[in-house]
Amino acid sequence: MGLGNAGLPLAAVIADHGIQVVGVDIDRRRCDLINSGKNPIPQEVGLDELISRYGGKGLVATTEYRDAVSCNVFIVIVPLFIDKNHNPDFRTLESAFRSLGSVLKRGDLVVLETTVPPGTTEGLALRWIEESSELKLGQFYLAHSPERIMTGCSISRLREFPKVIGGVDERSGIVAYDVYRRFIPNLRLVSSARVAEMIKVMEGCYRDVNIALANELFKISNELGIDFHEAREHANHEYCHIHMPSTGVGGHCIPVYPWFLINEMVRRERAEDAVMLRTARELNDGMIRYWMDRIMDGCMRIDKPLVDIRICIHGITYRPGVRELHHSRNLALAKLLKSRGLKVGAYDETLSKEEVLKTGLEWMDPEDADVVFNSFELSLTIRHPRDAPA
Ligand SMILES: NC(=O)c1ccc[n+]([C@@H]2O[C@H](COP(=O)([O-])OP(=O)(O)OC[C@H]3O[C@@H](n4cnc5c(N)ncnc54)[C@H](O)[C@@H]3O)[C@@H](O)[C@H]2O)c1
Ligand SMILES: CC(=O)N[C@@H]1[C@@H](OP(=O)(O)OP(=O)(O)OC[C@H]2O[C@@H](n3ccc(=O)[nH]c3=O)[C@H](O)[C@@H]2O)O[C@H](CO)[C@@H](O)[C@@H]1O
Repeated sequence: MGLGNAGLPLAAVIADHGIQVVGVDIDRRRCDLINSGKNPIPQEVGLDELISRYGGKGLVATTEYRDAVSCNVFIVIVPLFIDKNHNPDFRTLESAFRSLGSVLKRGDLVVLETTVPPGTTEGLALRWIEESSELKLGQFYLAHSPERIMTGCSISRLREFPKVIGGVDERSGIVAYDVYRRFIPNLRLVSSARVAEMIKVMEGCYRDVNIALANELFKISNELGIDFHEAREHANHEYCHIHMPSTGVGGHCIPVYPWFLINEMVRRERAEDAVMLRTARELNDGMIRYWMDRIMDGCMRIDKPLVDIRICIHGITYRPGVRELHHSRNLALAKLLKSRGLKVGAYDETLSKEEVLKTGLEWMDPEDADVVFNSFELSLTIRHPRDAPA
């Protein structure tokens, strides 16, 4: 259920293990493409080959849940959106679970792969299935196995990276483990669905907090006149891994997952027990103000009125090489500068001029700019500064 960036590679890998797959997705165009052997995610290495081999054959895509009625295993990987207060909007998940409940039979297994707040599978998912299927847990099995892919290398991740699975009860865990073992080579059974959910959320929190630490150490190093990268290189060893500084943390995943825990602790009136997670979130999101100040400092070195200086943000996707703008802090930085009345444009190797214009920013060739901020290298180029040596 869900043939998106995460669901389609998984479906293709399962088909590649000789298992017949029915993929349900509400997007008819996507289903048609897949059934004609065309890969809707060409940037996913190795997927072209699998879709051309199995699309419409070992992997049949459909918009109708009833076409999956003969299946015994149902894997749900539809998105979980977050509202402006960082609370999950469960409507898509609920709709998918209620639809699959209507085709579920005794003995079937359901596995949720979407990253969710710990407790969701045994709570909401179980309730939605029981209400829509009229079956009770025990007559079907339910587990959680978080998707741990990384856009661009999902196929190799599914084949190599450790994957975890946990049931809402012991039997569900064992049944799910036995099924997943057939197509996931590096699989570990954990004690519950709740633990499996926490593993994925924890991973996101770890990265967010560590990136915040790197960002803070970077700012302090700059203030002290120390080369951060040289210090980092020698600080890192088996027990120390300082991450890379940035304009902040973007994408669908890492900026979202800490909020699952922060908000839960607020609900429990224990906000003080999630203070590091909140600080990391705020620090990372606040990095665009730090970079705005650095860019403004650069502008001050040019002999032109501030409003006439052409500033180019080189790299606006959320991470290098990925054509995705979701929660991109690089894009947010460009928009922040623009909101201050500055002449800001953007350039990105992975985006066409039209795609840049769609973001609401001017397209600007870095060669035509007075100030270029490379947001992936964190380098600032100032053309013709007044303090340049003659
Ligand atoms: N993409 C990643 O890198 C990644 C990595 C790890 C985890 N995940 C998890 O996977 C989830 C899904 O992410 P994605 O990147 O695949 O999203 P996506 O937007 O690429 O794809 C979601 C798909 O679900 C379909 N869909 C929506 N509602 C549906 C319904 N009721 N029934 C059937 N299909 C439906 C959409 O049409 C779409 O094709 C995320 O919320 C996240 O928890 C994603
Ligand atoms: C490494 C990995 O397996 N990650 C995955 C991640 O994928 P992702 O696409 O979100 O990419 P990341 O590389 O994690 O980057 C996120 C943001 O952090 C910035 N960043 C990164 C490293 C650093 O040292 N300093 C930084 O500042 C970077 O620029 C970008 O904006 O989420 C998926 C969904 O859950 C997971 O499968 C999985 O954890």
